[in-house]
Amino acid sequence: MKSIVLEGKSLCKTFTNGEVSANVIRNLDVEVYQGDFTVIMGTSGAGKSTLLYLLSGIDDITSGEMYLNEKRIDNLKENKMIDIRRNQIGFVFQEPNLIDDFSVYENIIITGYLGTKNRKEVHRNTDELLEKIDMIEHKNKYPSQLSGGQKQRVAIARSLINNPNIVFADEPTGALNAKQSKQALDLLSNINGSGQTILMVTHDLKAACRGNRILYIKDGKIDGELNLDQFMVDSLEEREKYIFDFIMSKGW
Ligand SMILES: Nc1ncnc2c1ncn2[C@@H]1O[C@H](COP(=O)(O)OP(=O)(O)OP(=O)(O)O)[C@@H](O)[C@H]1O
Repeated sequence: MKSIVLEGKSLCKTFTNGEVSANVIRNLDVEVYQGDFTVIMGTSGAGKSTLLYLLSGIDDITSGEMYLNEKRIDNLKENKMIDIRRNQIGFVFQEPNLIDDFSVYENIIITGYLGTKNRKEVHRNTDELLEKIDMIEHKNKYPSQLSGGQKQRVAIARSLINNPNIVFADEPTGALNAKQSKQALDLLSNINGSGQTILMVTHDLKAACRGNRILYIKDGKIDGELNLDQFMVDSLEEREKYIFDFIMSKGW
């Protein structure tokens, strides 16, 4: 049986602007399993990104409880949360958000320095990651000299530099063309294949079929899930068909 790496209980998130409040996440219960590639789908505005920000500790819950490796984390002091964000989780956004004045190598290494590992280890990890993302020969280039796909691969490497247990990705292929998307998704599949847990929000079926578990969010709640492991299908086309049928049945 898979262990639960991250759990949210009765999660709520309310945004308040002046006198207007919006309950975006409503009493949501969720479990994320170690080693899974979990995908969050749902209609626009359903609360997918908000949920990802809550589960990754980027944003605070309004109420509920959150557990990382069975330890409660929603009531931790900010310095402890910073430590978790730096060392136990990685985050990939739709836009790579690289620092323009830093080279590829420096963009990755700077995040490593923010973690707690020693510098030698950070340098070794950076070299390994550059190999993995096939960017060794571009390591001294600046973001303006890279394609969109290369930038996103650097952003994925940056999210991995501190060896996080969970990688969160919010529409990581949203700004990429088909070829670049495939490269970024191959990289995420590869990371997951080496045991890292991934939680990704996407609208894209081709991205979704890299996951083994699909959660469908509707009106701030989980409205259903699809476990692809049960079908034992390997081809991405077949997986895509199962996901398509599932999300259509949910009213996508
Ligand atoms: N900081 C904020 N302040 C106020 N409302 C917000 C804020 N962030 C998100 N919302 C609202 O919360 C709702 C859910 O937003 P969220 O970005 O989580 O949706 P989503 O499912 O990811 O949508 P999309 O697929 O379009 O990206 C939306 O109605 C959005 O306007």
